[in-house]
This record gives sequence, structure tokens and C-alpha cells, in this order.
Amino acid sequence: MSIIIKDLVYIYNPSSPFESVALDGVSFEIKSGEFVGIIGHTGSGKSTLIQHLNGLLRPNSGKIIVNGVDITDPNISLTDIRKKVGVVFQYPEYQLFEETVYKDIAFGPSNLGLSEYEIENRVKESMYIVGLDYEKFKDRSPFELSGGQKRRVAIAGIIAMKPDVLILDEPTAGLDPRGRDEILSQIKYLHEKYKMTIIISSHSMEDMAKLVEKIIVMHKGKVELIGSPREVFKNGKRLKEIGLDIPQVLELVNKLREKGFNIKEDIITIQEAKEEILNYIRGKK
Ligand SMILES: Nc1ncnc2c1ncn2[C@@H]1O[C@H](COP(=O)(O)OP(=O)(O)OP(=O)(O)O)[C@@H](O)[C@H]1O
Repeated sequence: MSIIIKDLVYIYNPSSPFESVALDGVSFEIKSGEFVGIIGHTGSGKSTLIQHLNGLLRPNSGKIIVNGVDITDPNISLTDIRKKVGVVFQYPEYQLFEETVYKDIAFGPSNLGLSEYEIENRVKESMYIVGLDYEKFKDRSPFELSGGQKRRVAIAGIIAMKPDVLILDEPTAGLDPRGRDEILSQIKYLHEKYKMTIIISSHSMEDMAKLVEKIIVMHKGKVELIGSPREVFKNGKRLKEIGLDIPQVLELVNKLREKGFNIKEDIITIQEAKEEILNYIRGKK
């Protein structure tokens, strides 16, 4: 499942005093099975971009080709797009509404016209994937669950539709550190085990550095940088200028380099930094 975005432009309230260019010529490609992070400051255009990927917004110009099909074509139905692209929006737990976890997760697959048997299988499978025990949780009210569990139910509801690509808009927003780590490791597992194409948006460079293979940095509606976390973090100065934090360990490495430590600049984990600093101190460099 590949995605090609070409010169995407989206303007809110065009030709009015409230006109706002949210996407300004965005282009990039995502290959099948890639794990991608979209990072940007508030207002950089992440949510607007994501809403285009499942047809909720139609661009003013540009194309979005999902597996060879242009989903900006007005003849394509939204149901067709949403079978391919599953989006978990910000704070998805606010969209839970059924009286049991089972019914909530079954809602999407039921709308696909599947048999009861197939729906039950999909609910079981997607609960397993997000780490919720079927017997323990299926009859519980989603409203009695913790924030992290509610979010897993919401993610399971999208996975149960078996989309080719899964997009999560700030999936850790508002969670405590434990809930955040749980959700991120679950998403990582999904990618590793099922080789799903996953796109995740975030403000946090620190979280993304550990997680994704490719980072797309958005700034003022444009793609500012694109590449592996290592390639992107080489531009630490620019990232700071556009209001993004670089991982603390990279900050440390940069400070040491400024002080004359001859160590590599593309370090993103604490382990790598430790080895590099020890090697340097031991005079192996
Ligand atoms: N409904 C709307 N009407 C008018 N302008 C909007 C609307 N939604 C977003 N915008 C504007 O479009 C631009 C991009 O916003 P968008 O929400 O896509 O950014 P974002 O990177 O997702 O931000 P956040 O991290 O806060 O969700 C901003 O300038 C924003 O003010």
C-alpha cells in the first residue's frame, strides 16, 4: 500500500478575510509497510493533511494516489477510501458511544455488511492486536475504562476495518507517561508483526526518534525536512528555529561537540551516546 502526495494545496475559507493556506504544495511518498512520523508545531498542517488522506477534506489542488488510485477523484466514494485508509483522530475516545466494548469495535465492520461470524472474528483479532483481553473487556462499558484503554478500544475499532494503511493523529495526546508508552509500544508491535503501513503525527521528536523509520517535518503548510530520524536530526538548529525540540541525548551530543569532543553527530539513542563517549574517552577515536 503506497501513498503518493503531489503538490497538495488546501485553503480554509478561500477568498474571505479568514483565508488560511493550511497546505502549501505538499509532496512526498510513503512506501508499502513504511512506518512514518509527521511532525510539526501546532498549526503546521498535520491534521489538515491527515483529513485529506481519508477523503474528509478535498484539496484545492494536487493529488493523493493510494495504491495507484487517485482518491481526490470525485467519482471515488468515501466508503472505498475508508476501507483502504483507517484514521484514528485526536482524542478518539470521545467518539466511543456504544454500551459495550464489543459493540463499539464492531460498529465499523458492521457497516461493511459482513456476517456476524466475520464481525466477531474481527473484534477478537483487533482486541488481541491492541492488547485487550477479549473475555475480560468485551462486555464492559467503554466509559469505565482508563484513558489508555479507551484509546485502545478506539484504535481496535479502526483496525477491525482491516485498512491497508493506519493513520493516527497524535495518539498520545493527553495521556500520562505510562499510557503514552503503552500506546506507542502497541503501535510499534502492530508495525513489526503485521508490516502495516503506519503514519503517526506528533509534536514530540523524542517519541518519534525511537519509533519511526521516516520523519516528515511540516512547517507552515510545507514539508520542511524528510528523511530517517538520523538524517532529520542532523538539522538540529533548523528544527529548533521552527519550534521543535530535538531529543535530549542529541542536545547533549551537540553540546559536547561544541566543546571539542570529536564524536559522531547522528546519535539518537542514549546507548549510542554512551558507547561513542566511552570510545572517545578511551582514546579509540
Ligand atoms: N477549520 C478551520 N478553519 C480555518 N482555519 C483552520 C481550520 N483548521 C485549521 N486551520 C488553520 O490551518 C492551519 C493548519 O492547521 P492544522 O490543524 O492542520 O495544524 P496541526 O499541525 O494539525 O496543528 P495541531 O498540532 O494543533 O493539531 C493553521 O493555520 C490553522 O489555524
